[in-house]
Amino acid sequence: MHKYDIDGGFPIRGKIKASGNKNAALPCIAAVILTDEPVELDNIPDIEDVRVMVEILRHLGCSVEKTGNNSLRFQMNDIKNEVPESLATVVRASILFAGPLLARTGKVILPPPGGDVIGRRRLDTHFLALSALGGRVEVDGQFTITANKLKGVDIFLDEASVTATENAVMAAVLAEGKTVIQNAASEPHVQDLCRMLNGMGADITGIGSNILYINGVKKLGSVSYSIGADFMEVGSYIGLAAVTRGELEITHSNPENMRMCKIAFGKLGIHWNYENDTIYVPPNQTMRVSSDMGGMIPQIDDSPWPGFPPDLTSIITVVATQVEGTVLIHEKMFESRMFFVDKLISMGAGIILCDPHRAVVTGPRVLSGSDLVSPDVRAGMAMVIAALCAGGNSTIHNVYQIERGYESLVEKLVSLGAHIKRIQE
Ligand SMILES: CC(=O)N[C@H]1[C@@H](OP(=O)(O)OP(=O)(O)OC[C@H]2O[C@@H](n3ccc(=O)[nH]c3=O)[C@H](O)[C@@H]2O)O[C@H](CO)[C@@H](O)[C@@H]1O
Ligand SMILES: C=C(OP(=O)(O)O)C(=O)O
Repeated sequence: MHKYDIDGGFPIRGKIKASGNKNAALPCIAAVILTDEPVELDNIPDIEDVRVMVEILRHLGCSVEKTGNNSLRFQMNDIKNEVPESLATVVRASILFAGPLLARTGKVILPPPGGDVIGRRRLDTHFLALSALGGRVEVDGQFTITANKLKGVDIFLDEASVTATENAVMAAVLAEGKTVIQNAASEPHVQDLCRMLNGMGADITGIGSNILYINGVKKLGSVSYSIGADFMEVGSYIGLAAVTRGELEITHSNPENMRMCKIAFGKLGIHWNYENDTIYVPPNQTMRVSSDMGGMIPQIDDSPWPGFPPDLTSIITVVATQVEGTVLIHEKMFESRMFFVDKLISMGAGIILCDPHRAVVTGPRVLSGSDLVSPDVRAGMAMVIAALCAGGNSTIHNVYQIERGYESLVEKLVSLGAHIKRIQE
């Protein structure tokens, strides 16, 4: 176990490269199951969740070779269909082995997944989709899903679930006939998965929209695919630069995925420019809330893509504590993500948690260093941001629940002038 020791109050300055998107790497790793030919994935972040998913793949009969810092080469051999509980329960993404294993072997035995404890994390939509394609789901502490043959069908998801869409796509690409997935999620990571699968010979259209059309094929082949930037990481560093009054360049950042973030951060007076794949965050921004028409208090609320990403809600909440004015932060998608704000309040933040979903934030408030424990990936990163803009010293424990989702976090922060050390607990 490690902790961070942080001295706040220093502006971050410099240039970093955005890492590959955690939530694209995870489904793309699961998709390796769908072929017995070699697969190469590039721009894969070296984070704990990726390591766990690779370990599960190895248990399922895949040889995995590290061909570069962020490149992996996969070769499925004698496929197995039972996911080890010790690994499955560590990551949310273990659920993503359901679709591909069902498609390849007709059976999958899968313990319940882990992941951030930010709400119930329902799985009903996954089973709605896999049942529609011909799967039979038995739940007895673990999930046993079987199918004689998967057949294409018109599926209407009860919610635009990211991983349920990904499972449905991975099952449908080898199903017999045509599948239509309506009310599909369309996040950049869903798009990355679909493009990787098409590179393997799948036939998916409607990518980036909420209706996916899939013509099943008999077999998928090899592919070499590079995933996009992690827009959660990019948004986190933009927020950090703003609240420390620093300036930042982020290369390989896929700025086109930041359009709703630009609107949301813009409501707080935080702006950036970009040229090609590099984002430039200027220093000393006048961070002031832009009222809605008539001087009304604005809100920043998350929703399925292309809405504001829920994984940046914790980040923009801590950023709002440093902005002049009042804003409502509305976390519509998760039941218990927002409870971490009590830690920010203890540091001096001007926040009222109205209910589990809504926090009114007024600023700017000077934060004081504190002793903190990271409850989940994004709240943990929000605590890092709070500590780096606070006066004095802070300690953050349980940093595993940050490094799950942020590659080389301490190295990147130190390179930007942050005073942070990673210490054995
Ligand atoms: C490994 C991975 O990829 N994890 C991501 C994935 O989790 P995951 O796929 O588990 O999240 P889902 O998209 O299924 O749902 C997220 C939450 O939003 C709710 N919901 C979802 C869709 C909708 O139309 N209405 C609605 O209320 C769900 O009930 C749930 O509470 O997507 C989430 C939402 O982007 C992200 O926070 C997670 O980081
Ligand atoms: C919620 C997240 O991850 P997971 O779904 O893997 O728990 C996240 O990346 O913010």
